[in-house]
Amino acid sequence: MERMNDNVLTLQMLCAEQGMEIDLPTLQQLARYGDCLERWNHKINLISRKEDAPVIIKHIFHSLLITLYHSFREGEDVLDLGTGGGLPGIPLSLLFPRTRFLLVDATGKKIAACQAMITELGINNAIALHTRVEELKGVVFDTVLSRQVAPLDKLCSYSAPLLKAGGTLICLKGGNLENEIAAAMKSNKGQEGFPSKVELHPIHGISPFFSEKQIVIVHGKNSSANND
Ligand SMILES: C[S@@+](CC[C@H](N)C(=O)[O-])C[C@H]1O[C@@H](n2cnc3c(N)ncnc32)[C@H](O)[C@@H]1O
Repeated sequence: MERMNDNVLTLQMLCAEQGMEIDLPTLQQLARYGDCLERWNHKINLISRKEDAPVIIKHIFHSLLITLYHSFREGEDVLDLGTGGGLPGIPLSLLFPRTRFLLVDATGKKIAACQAMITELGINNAIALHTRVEELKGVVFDTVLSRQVAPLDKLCSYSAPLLKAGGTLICLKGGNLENEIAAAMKSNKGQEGFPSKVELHPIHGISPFFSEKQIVIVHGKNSSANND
């Protein structure tokens, strides 16, 4: 219980520093998710087992940073591609209960754990589905999210047919992305102009645990971002 309260306070402080005001029940739910994730991680490999940083910061606060660059609307359809144990989809679904989240992963046991956590936390705006993203058909999304899944050119080719006109792909990535961005721009030229613009937002100044981490926002040719 004490650790849970510490996690709530840590998250509240870090979020407030970024101008993110989150109410207490939501902070408590986010901390509960952190507990679930650690519990499941003893059974199956969902997140790194290196104890180099608290889960509440390294995984949950990290996921929430997407909200600095994208506000999730009521009724928006969001795909979390390669969600693993629910990152970034579960933290964001807790913050935006009126946005719909589909969380997919190719690994059956991970997605089973993810759905078990969604059920345990009583989340009713997120569903976990066992599938490879390439096999998703007949659905489109306003936004595709991805954290630590694949090189950018792959993520762009997976997302292009799944995004509505004007939709965006938002990735949490690490390392030097120059070559990945060049490859994505080159290899996806034929795919109806996706990507046509890539924005990079470094987040290393926010926490020492995020060195080399960036938020990458990929727009297609119909995006309003192209009018800047
Ligand atoms: C390194 S894990 C990251 C999981 C999670 N996003 C996170 O941040 O903890 C990458 C995940 O992507 C999934 N994945 C990779 N390629 C995929 C694909 N084509 N379709 C669905 N899931 C995929 C893998 O099964 C794996 O669970």
